Amino acid sequence: MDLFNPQIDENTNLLPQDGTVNYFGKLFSREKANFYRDTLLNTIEWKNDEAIIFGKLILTKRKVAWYGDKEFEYTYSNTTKKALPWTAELLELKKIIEEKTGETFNSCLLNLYHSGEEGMAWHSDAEKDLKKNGAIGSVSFGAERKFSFKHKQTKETVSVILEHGSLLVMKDETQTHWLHRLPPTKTTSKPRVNLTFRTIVG
Ligand SMILES: O=C(O)CCC(=O)C(=O)O
Ligand SMILES: [Fe+2]
Repeated sequence: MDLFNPQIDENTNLLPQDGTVNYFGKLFSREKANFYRDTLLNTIEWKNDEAIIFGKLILTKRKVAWYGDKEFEYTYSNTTKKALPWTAELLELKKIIEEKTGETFNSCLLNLYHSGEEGMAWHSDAEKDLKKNGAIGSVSFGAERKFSFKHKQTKETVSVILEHGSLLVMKDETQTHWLHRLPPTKTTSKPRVNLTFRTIVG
């Protein structure tokens, strides 16, 4: 497995083929990143995520929230969610990420992992509500965690450490050819907040 070298260059594609992933590193000072982490922890309407698996309603330990330009409906894991209107900090972050990436976004899915015990299993973000091959801007605050990609055919893996206040962008054919996950870890008991800015169509 390749663990991405921390010589950060936002123009380097972390994937060897079939998609583009750029790691921009930390966008914010420690103080500013702490401010966003604490404000998001306190002001976002966090709820345990619902999934229907083999016909059974499951509540995840991880919490989620969904915000957007309008009351988009978004379906994944067999459940439909409705977007809430942007908070001041989310709009501020959206603008910063749009300027940094040259992309535009109309919604954001937020995840709160209370400790290293919580993670997210292998998946790709290619639901029908999402713009095909649209960019996804992933901003992280709080505990540093490893994030991994696995090619659907070759099974090749690539990993990167997502730092406090950092930005990662996934685009082009990444969701078609690669899975990604946030592995659980025993190395931290601190919370992490992740924001994925996306484009919903329809
Ligand atoms: O927490 C992360 O870094 C990734 C979250 C993710 O993959 C998702 O929300 O689809
Ligand atoms: Fe994802």
